[in-house]
This record gives sequence, C-alpha cells and structure tokens, in this order.
Amino acid sequence: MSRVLRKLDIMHCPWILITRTQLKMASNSCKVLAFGAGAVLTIFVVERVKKWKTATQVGKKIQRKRQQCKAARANVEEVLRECGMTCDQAKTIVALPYMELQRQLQNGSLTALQVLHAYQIMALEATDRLNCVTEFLPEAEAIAQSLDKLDKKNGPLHGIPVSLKESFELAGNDSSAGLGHWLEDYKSQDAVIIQVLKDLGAVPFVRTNVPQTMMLSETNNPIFGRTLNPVDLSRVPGGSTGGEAALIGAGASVLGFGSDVGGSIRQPSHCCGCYGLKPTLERMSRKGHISLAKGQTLISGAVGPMSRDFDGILESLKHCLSDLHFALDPQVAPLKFNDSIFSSTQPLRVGFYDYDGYCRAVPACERAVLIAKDTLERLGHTLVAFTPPHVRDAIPDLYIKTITGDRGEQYMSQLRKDIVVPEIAKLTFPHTLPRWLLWLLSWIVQAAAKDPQVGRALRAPLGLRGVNDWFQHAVQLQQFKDEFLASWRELKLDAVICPVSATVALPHSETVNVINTFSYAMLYNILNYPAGSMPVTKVTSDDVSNMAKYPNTTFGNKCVIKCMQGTEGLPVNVQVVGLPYQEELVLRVMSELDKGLRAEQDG
Ligand SMILES: CCCCCC/C=C\CCCCCCCC(=O)NCCO
Repeated sequence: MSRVLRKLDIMHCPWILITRTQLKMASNSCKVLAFGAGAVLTIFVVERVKKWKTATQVGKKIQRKRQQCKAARANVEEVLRECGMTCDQAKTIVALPYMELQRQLQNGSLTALQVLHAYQIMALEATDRLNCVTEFLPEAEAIAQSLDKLDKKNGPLHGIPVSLKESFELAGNDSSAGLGHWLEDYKSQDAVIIQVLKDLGAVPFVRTNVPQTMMLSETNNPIFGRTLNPVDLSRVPGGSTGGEAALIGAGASVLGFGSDVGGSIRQPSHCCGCYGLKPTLERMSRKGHISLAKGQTLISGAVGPMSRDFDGILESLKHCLSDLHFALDPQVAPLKFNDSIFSSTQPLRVGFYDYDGYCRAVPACERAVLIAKDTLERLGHTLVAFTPPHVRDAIPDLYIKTITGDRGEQYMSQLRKDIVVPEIAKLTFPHTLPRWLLWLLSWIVQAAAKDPQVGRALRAPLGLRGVNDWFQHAVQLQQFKDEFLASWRELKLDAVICPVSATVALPHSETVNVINTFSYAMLYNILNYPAGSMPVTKVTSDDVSNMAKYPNTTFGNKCVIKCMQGTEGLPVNVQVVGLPYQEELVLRVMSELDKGLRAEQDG
C-alpha cells in the first residue's frame, strides 16, 4: 500500500508530494525557528540574570559605601556640636580671602582646628544643597589637632583645608571614579599630590563628587548621585571635577585639586565661577590619581589646583613644586616655581580669539574674551588676533580618535560591570555597536542633525584598526603640535586668551548633546599646554537676547540656543594659555587680569 501511495505521490498526485515536502520543510523550519527563539530567549534571560546579579552586587557595595559616608558625616556633626562654633563664626572665617587666611594661620590668630570646623560647617550646608561632597574625611580632625600642637608652623599651607576630587587615592580608602564596582578596593597609600599637600601643612577634609568614568562635563554617578550648580540648581556644575567646583563656588572650600583630560578643571571652574589651572602634564604628579584610560598615553589627564580666589591656585602651585614632590615622583619635571617669570613686568604679546573654528561661542563667552582683551591692553600688553589652526580637524581626528582609540573598550569593559547612569549610557552607546552599524548610524545622525561634525565625531574611532594605525596617528598628533607651535611663534606670542567653553553652565543631562561645545578646552589637552580658567564676567540680559544671532542650522546649535535661555547671572570665565612648562607666565597673565578687572569694577 505504501509503495502504491509513494508511486501515486510521485507520478500521479504531485499535490500530495508538495504537501508532504512542505510539511517536512515546515516542520524543519519550525524546529529552526523554535531553536532560534529558544537561543535568543536563553541569551536574553542569561543577560538579564547577569545584569540583575551585577546590579545586586554593585548595589550592595553602594549601600555599604553610603552607610560609611553617612557615619563619617555623623561623626563630624557630633564634633561640630561639641566645638560650639556658630554658623556666623564659621561664615566669618570662610569669608577670609586665601592670603588673609594663610596669614592668620601662620601668625596664630586662627588655629588649624578652628579653620577646619568653619569649613566643615559650610561644607555640610553646601552639600545638603548641592550634593557635592562624597565623604567627610575623619582623619582631618586629628591632622588639625596635631598641627595646633606644633611649636612652629608646619609649612606654607599650615592649616589650610583642602578638598579633593574623589579620584585621588587615599590610604585605607577606595576611589571609585563613580563606578560602583570599583568600591571596596582599598588603596595602600595617598596619591603623591596628597602626600605633598600634607607635607606643606594642608588638611584634606572632604572628597568631592565626579561623573561616572570621569568622562563627562556634568557630575552624576550611581553611588553618590547628581551634583548641582551653586548659582542655578537646575544646571550642571561642570565635570569631571564638578563636586570640587560646586563646593568651591559655594564658598565652602578655599582650595581643591582636580584632574583634566578634556577640560575637567577648567570647565567646572567656568560653570561655578572659580579659578582653576591645568598644568603641563609633567609639572604635577599624577601618581595615585585613578584613570580609566591608563594605557592611552597620547592625551592624558593633568592634575591641578582649583580655588575661590586667584591666590589659592598661585600659592598651592608655588609650594607644591617642592623637593619632596620631585623625589616622590621622578616623572615630574624638577622645576621649582620661577618667581622671576611670574613677577616680570615686561609687556607681553597676548593672542586672543573668541571662535576656534569648530563651535561658535555664545555671546557671553565672546564678550568675556573681549573684556579680558581690553583689560590686558589697558595694562600695557599687546593683544594680537590669533586663529588657532585646524581645530575643525583636530577635535574629531586627534582628540576624539585618541580618547576612543580602542573604540571605548577600556570604558565599556568597566561599565559592563556596573550600574550605568543615563548620560554615560548615551555617550557610550555608539561603542556598543558593530563597526558597520556605527558607520551607518553616523551618516543617519549626520543627516538628521544636519551636522557633518557630529557624523565625523561618531566615525572618528573607526579609523584606527591596529598598532600601525596608532603609530601613524601619533605622528599626525605630533605634526599638529608642530603646526600649532609654528602659528603661535609666527605671531611671537607669549600667551593666548580664549573662551573656556562655547557655552556657560548647561542644564542637567544636556552636556552629551553638545559635546562639540567643549572644543575650546580639549585643544589644550591635545597640545599639553598649561591653561588656566578664571572668572571675568556674568551673563547679562543682553547676552541672552543676543542669542537670537546665534547660528541655528544644526541640532547642536538649536540645543545650545534652548540651553542658554534663563542663563542671566551665570559666571563666565576665560581661558589663559601658555607654552608647555610656562605655568608661571599663565599665572602672571591671570594675576594681572584679575587685578585689572577688580580695579575696573572698583572704580
Ligand atoms: C566614556 C567613553 C568615552 C567617550 C569619549 C567621548 C568623547 C568626548 C567626550 C569628552 C567629554 C570630556 C569630559 C571631560 C573629561 C575630563 O577632563 N576628565 C578628567 C579625567 O581625569
């Protein structure tokens, strides 16, 4: 019978043949589909479980850290209750300018403990409002007490309270860079710069908040949360040294230390109206400052001071360039502070620009440069218009390409083990895609945003495929440095002034949408030139209405226009730049400009 049927099938009933084949194929397809769906589901479930496990483990570490920080804060509050210092007394001490505070600590009118308590009181108040302090350092009390017991003063920073970005290693503590899974990795010794500061008599008293990975110009992470701008809570304090800037801007720290690989000292200083200095990389030790990009040595993060007044950064740099510093880290150029450069009265040739050719600065930032230019001119210096060469190419092809040279793998490998904040998820999203898809996306985004720069920035990491490419890239970077120096030398410049950033402080979560606005700071990370950031003016209502003239063709421009609404009163800094190892000259220009601006304000 079956033989008959088979015959019928083949010879006389083709429809039966079709149906059977189809049935067989269908059943095979079903099996393949079921297998595929099962595999996808299994991968999905495994991934979810992994994510859940990560979130649980990291979440527990975060909870433990928060408890520790809470306990440390409670101890400080207890001591402060017992010491009986009133808020008004604290305010009087904290209001002292840096030099006066230093003088009173040196002559004994104030004790280290009094000053510490005053700053702790103000830091508690500031962090309740701004969430800028990650932890109060319990050892500060003992350090201040032991300083007060000494017969003679323990160095030029005797009793000066210092706040520290969370990314500086502290013996017995962890440094997370805002990554939960980096918690509980206790460090064996203090970062070199902290050892140096302690040797000079400073009292580290708090650590301050950073964005997750420290590669963001705002400050938010899953451990400590978001830091707010002291002038406008709806805005960012900048980043990555955002906690420092917020604390200093709120008047609750006189001196702090941060790091800068893309503007992280200068841009937060600009957002919060502080003074900051990014020195040449080799001028201040980076030993014991954590980084997620250790193997990337073409553009590295510099360590530098931030302060409420100019003298804070001047004095700290001057004294930190010490024999101990050079002995602890022989990578640091053994160059003591050169007072003859700083104190020289020789007129200078200072270049200036308000547009870097990459991203148009908003009117307030342009105006700040013009104010600085006029002031320096009145002081007898020659101001020369300067056009920084090839910034349009340098930002995507040198800065972004270098920072993401491994297609962001060093960052991604850490973020995969963590709870990720939305801003970092957005910034790193391109690095989760396969090369071809990123390439395609870059063109789609470029078309949608009507902005070739965005597309170019997204494609930048795709250009590097191996060691040979990396070597070629290093050569291009050096060529750019040479060309830039040639343009500088052609005009016989001593220093340059320009915007710190294309905008003033942005609303929270917007920084990722306008990464191009940070080009002004990034340029000097590529070049490794020392650069300071100092307050010059505040946004006026005219600046806000002049935004009507700001270009509005691209998505980024439109975003800037929206973000600049309601910015009246926000601080505006300028950047002062010098050639490598010319920190003293940069500080001289900053000092003269600062004094000149004050004189103009006073009369
Ligand atoms: C997280 C992955 C990296 C993506 C890189 C995207 C490119 C540019 C964004 C840069 C934003 C700059 C933020 C400032 C970084 C800084 O200076 N950090 C200090 C570290 O010591």
